[in-house]
Amino acid sequence: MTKAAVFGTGSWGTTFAMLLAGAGTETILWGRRAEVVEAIDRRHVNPDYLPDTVLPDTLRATTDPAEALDGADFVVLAVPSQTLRGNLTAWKPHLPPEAVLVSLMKGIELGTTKRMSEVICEVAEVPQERVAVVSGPNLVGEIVLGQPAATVVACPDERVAERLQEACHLPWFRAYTNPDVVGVELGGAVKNVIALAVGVAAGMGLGDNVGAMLMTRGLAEISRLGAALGADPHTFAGLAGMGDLVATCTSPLSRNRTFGENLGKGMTLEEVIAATKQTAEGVKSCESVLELARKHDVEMPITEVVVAVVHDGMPPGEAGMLLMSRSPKPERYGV
Ligand SMILES: NC(=O)C1=CN([C@@H]2O[C@H](COP(=O)(O)OP(=O)(O)OC[C@H]3O[C@@H](n4cnc5c(N)ncnc54)[C@H](O)[C@@H]3O)[C@@H](O)[C@H]2O)C=CC1
Ligand SMILES: O=C(CO)COP(=O)(O)O
Repeated sequence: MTKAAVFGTGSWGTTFAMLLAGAGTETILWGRRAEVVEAIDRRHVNPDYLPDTVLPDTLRATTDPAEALDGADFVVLAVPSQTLRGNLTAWKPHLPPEAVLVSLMKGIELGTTKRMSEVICEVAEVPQERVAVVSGPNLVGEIVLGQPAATVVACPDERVAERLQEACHLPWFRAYTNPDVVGVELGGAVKNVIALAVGVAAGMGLGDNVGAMLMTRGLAEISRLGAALGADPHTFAGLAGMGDLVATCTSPLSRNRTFGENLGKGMTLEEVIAATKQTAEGVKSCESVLELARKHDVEMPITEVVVAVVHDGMPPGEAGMLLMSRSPKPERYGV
């Protein structure tokens, strides 16, 4: 029987573990906090993140990384992106030599501008063929209700992608494979930044034309960065590109959109951070995405104003003026 160890008992780690267990994969969760782990293991509930969801009886949990990793075929990583390097360094001595490492994370590392799969390869010292990425329009609040959804499993080794696809595929959760890890990861990380922008606009009371403009021009930014980094342009028209962009930018369930909306309504950054209980990856990753874009000489004007609003205190109205007063261009400028 295929065995998976899922690291991170937050909303997506717990939900993806449920999907794996539901698909017949023997699954164990690792968490930091004993009380959460105990509640999952004994009472089949995650009181902090999914209090209304009954978890499968077969889903186990532990605080011991060695126990979680013992015999694991898949090691699924679902901690906040900026904590991955430190955590994985600690877990590395226990990693089974043949295990496939799977990233569920949608961020870019601050300081290094590395994608999560790059951090995994570097820290765990494994080749790209042993690292997979799962990304798509996968809002947890809908998946835990059993509503239909689809995702993308990306890995350069097609057989590894197919094994992981099989390990999480359910009648109501479709997993598609794609060899383009770069595109799938960029789609997931940058859509969070665009969702912050769409949220700010919504919070300011602006309408659907503005939302559509930001999403579409945001997709142009993602595609330009992807082209510079060697991604397959088709990926951005798929679930991990446009699909996740639309879901995150339009859903009230999105933490990134909600974060932006609160800023747009006039809350201070400190107030918004205090009101945000879960990980909104775009808040930190907007800076690393912008740095990555600058390294590759890619223009990302929406990302620039998101960084200015979220980190440098630029008023949202001024950010909007800056975007609207850019010089007129052909639509496919810079692509
Ligand atoms: N929630 C969602 O709808 C989806 C989330 N994702 C991505 O999955 C990743 C994880 O997000 P969520 O589970 O939603 O976040 P979350 O905020 O719900 O949970 C984060 C988990 O990480 C733990 N954690 C926090 N700091 C830590 C540290 N320093 N070391 C170890 N563990 C730590 C928390 O205790 C919690 O268990 C993110 O990159 C997110 O973008 C992807 C798809 C869907
Ligand atoms: O990635 C997600 C949906 O696919 C979740 O988005 P948020 O992190 O903004 O909630």
